[in-house]
Amino acid sequence: MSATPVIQVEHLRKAYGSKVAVEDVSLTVARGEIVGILGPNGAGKTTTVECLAGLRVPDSGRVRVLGLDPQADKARVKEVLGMQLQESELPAKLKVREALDLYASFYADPADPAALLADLGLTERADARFEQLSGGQKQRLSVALALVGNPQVAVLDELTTGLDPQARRDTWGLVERIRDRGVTVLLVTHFMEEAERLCDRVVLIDAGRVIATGTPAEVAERASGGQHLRFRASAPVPASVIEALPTVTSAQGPDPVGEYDVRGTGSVVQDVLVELAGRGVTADTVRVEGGTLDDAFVALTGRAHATENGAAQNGATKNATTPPATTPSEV
Ligand SMILES: Nc1ncnc2c1ncn2[C@@H]1O[C@H](COP(=O)(O)OP(=O)(O)OP(=O)(O)O)[C@@H](O)[C@H]1O
Repeated sequence: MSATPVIQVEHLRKAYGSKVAVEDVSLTVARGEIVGILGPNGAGKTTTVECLAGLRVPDSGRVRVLGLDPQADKARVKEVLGMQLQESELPAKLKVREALDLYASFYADPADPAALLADLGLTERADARFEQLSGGQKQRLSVALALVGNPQVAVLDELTTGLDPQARRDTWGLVERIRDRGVTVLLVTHFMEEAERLCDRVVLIDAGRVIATGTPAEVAERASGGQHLRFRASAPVPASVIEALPTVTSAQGPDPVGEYDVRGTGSVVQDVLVELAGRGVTADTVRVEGGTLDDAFVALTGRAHATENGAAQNGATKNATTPPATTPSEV
């Protein structure tokens, strides 16, 4: 990871009249990362990224993009930061190729529009007018326009809102390809699944404040109080032995069918299995459940979240836990 963050936000505050949109937001994004800003409607996500792009003037706090102040260095920030805005609309009759050529003309060293069209699967639609594009094609065009200046950092705001599940998955592949091109990505999203799938780290914002940061797995684990392990032991082991392990928070068992129920954090699964193995005991039918980012969102914000279909949902299904993340850097 590079020493100087690509994006730095320190104690950002921004109000619209008496409405405080961002109370106190701090975050960093390192080169090559995909970082997700998550939060309920009105949390202050868009305002935060608009301050980064120089579209809004912060009331207080410090915002830097590659060390540049978006207000003092507007032109240079425009060269290094590509912003895909929520619901970007273009003139209905403008053709895809014309839009890209127009945007390319704004930059000193633009990307090759034809290559970008090919990269985004839009070559066949190059002569289509904006009004003729599907929702997914419009989104891809908006991403192409954000990338045409060859930015070092791309800010993608609700990239997949309104897309059907297949188009959403296609778009995820696209975000990964953007990162593979060496572009650092800041992604604003409502979708937990999207963040879990794409983001190296997430920043959960609620009511203008950061309420949790970390890898998706870390945030999920912290909010849900850790992991839940169930197994049958090949021979009885006192629950107190398991409970004595530092990563175990509670252990119960064996029940009448020989099953144990253990809760813990971090490497709890491995620790329990190693302890059993050291006693010559095998754990059978091991099941591990971990909190998901969905759970974290509801637990931390007390609010429903958006599902893949765009509908609000209150409950949260426990899924099999993802492997521990390897980049536990904090913002
Ligand atoms: N131009 C504006 N004038 C007044 N209030 C605004 C303006 N823009 C945003 N707000 C308010 O500021 C708060 C934060 O808005 P913002 O768009 O930053 O949130 P968000 O997290 O991006 O929300 P969403 O997920 O709905 O896009 C909201 O209460 C919103 O109504």
